[in-house]
Amino acid sequence: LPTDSAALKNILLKFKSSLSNTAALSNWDGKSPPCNKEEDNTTLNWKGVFCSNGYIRGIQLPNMGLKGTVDLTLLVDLKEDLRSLNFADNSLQGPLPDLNIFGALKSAFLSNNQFSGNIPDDAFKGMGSLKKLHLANNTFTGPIPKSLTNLSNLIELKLQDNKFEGRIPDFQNPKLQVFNVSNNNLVGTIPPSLSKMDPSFFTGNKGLSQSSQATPTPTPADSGSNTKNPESESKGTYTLTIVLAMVGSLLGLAIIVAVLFILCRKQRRKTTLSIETPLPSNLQKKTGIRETDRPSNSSSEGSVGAGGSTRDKKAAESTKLSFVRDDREMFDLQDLLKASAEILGSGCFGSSYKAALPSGHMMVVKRFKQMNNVGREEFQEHMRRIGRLRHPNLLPLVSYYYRKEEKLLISDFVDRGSLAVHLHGNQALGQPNLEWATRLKVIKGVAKGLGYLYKELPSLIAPHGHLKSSNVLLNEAYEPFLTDYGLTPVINQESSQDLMVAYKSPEFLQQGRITKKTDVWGLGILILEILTGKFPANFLQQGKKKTDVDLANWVNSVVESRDNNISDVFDKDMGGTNNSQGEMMKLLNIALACCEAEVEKRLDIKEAVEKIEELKERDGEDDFYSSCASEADIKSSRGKSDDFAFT
Ligand SMILES: Nc1ncnc2c1ncn2[C@@H]1O[C@H](COP(=O)(O)OP(=O)(O)OP(=O)(O)O)[C@@H](O)[C@H]1O
Repeated sequence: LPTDSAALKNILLKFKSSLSNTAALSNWDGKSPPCNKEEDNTTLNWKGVFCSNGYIRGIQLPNMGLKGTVDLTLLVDLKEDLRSLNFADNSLQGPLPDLNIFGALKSAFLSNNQFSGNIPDDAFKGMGSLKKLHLANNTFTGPIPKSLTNLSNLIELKLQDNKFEGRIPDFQNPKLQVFNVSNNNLVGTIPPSLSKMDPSFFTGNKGLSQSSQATPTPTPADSGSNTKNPESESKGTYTLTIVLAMVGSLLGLAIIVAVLFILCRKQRRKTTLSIETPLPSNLQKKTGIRETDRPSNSSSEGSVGAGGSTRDKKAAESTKLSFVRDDREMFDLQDLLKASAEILGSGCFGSSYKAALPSGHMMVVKRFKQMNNVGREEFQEHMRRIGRLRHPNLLPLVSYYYRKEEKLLISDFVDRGSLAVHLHGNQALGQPNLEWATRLKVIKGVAKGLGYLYKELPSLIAPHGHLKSSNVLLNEAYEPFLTDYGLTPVINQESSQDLMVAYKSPEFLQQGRITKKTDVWGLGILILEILTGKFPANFLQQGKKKTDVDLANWVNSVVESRDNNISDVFDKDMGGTNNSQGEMMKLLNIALACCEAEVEKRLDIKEAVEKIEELKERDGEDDFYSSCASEADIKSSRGKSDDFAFT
């Protein structure tokens, strides 16, 4: 039980060196102690290492690009201390690490990696404290280990998107609420003990069928018909008396239960009404979204494994939200529909609503109208892919709702709303304008988020596809979050060409092409919008109409004209000192290089991001005219993406 910081350091450094691609753990360098000794509060000296009172309680390394195998035996000395392990969203390989070394572990998150192989039946033996186990989206094979079935504290078990085979063992865990084994190779029937689980937890297992009903309790009528054997007949009168007595008691009990049930429902309706009355505008009323199709409507889709008639099952499934993240508060569609809601705005694809969950957390529900480009399976797969993305400048997708005729994407509400409102609406509202430093911070965040999308979604030609100022949201600290990204594969083709920003790029308008540099063009336009404070008018136009009043054209015309002063293009409201004007000019130059109409001459994403990252956030000592280019420089450098006047 090492509270000695030298020992802790050694343990962690050994563990780090057993992994590969550990750039994210650069502050695990042994310079500072991993835990502050005898500190009351949780400390986080080393990235992802959570300490309490000098003991390591959690190692949480999600989405850190880690590779290699995980040798938990190197952490054996922490076996009594560790309460949580999180290695989710990395590229870790090999068999399931030896989790059962840590008897006091409460949560283990290993989803979204490349762990593989069979898991021994006793892999979770002795882990009575375990509450949450997430192994989703790996390539585990073989049977579901039996040692999971008697973990009395287990609440969440996520094994979906693996290759588990065989039958589902009988889970008797009293606290189990989430048991997701969808998309595996399981066979047989769903054990009765799990038949109350959300049916979507079992989908995608070809050989799995609905729960075999528990052996039905014999009814009095059954008992009567069974009394045909001679032995029973001899006891006939006695049995009949007992049966009648039982029927009597059961009837009595049933009447009491029915009365209680009716009373309870009345009470609940009263409470619900009294809560809802002051909030007449709930999401359902605002949108008319229905929880499910009525049985007469046969258009709900999909099949599920458990309980009830096929129609019931389909209806049940169509009321479910699908969560793409493990780390979020779960809620139902019903919670959202009942929530008081306000419309945030309507865009090309539908409207967005802000809705308050019962917990008070604000969510945004975006209702998409043109999202039928792919079928259910492909849609779900794509949403899962988007759900795996993790970046400080991406607004995470939390969950989605899929029905053939209704698609909702649900994410967090971001406090300060969209960049578009701050650039174009604040003046009208009498609010202060965004100053230069904030604008630069926003651009840097957007560029980083976009760079990440290119890395993580290489199969998409336009990984964002809809980059514009209303799809950049700002939090309290004006940190930007990209939203509506990665949707090109699921948006109907005709609509995307009409409505999405990517399809308004010069290469699409002129040659009907989308290229890997299309999002770069979107970034360039966004930067010009931020620098000039002018709205790019062509986004509003539908279809392939070519417009000359394009923002890039206007900036170009100012830059190229001898009669104009370049500084006229900048939004006067963003302020900034002479020193910052140097960075503004550099940024203008970068934006114009991103807006090259000729794709070949345009910057690629890597170059664009690198150049943006080099910009100085604080005013340096540089003087605008001494260290930065003159207007003549910027004019002469136009069109040469690799020739930067200021870099
Ligand atoms: N999560 C969110 N938090 C805060 N505001 C949001 C959120 N999502 C969207 N908004 C804002 O709600 C408004 C409507 O957004 P919506 O996405 O429906 O349309 P849009 O972005 O204007 O157009 P499009 O449909 O083409 O994306 C916009 O001002 C948008 O910035």
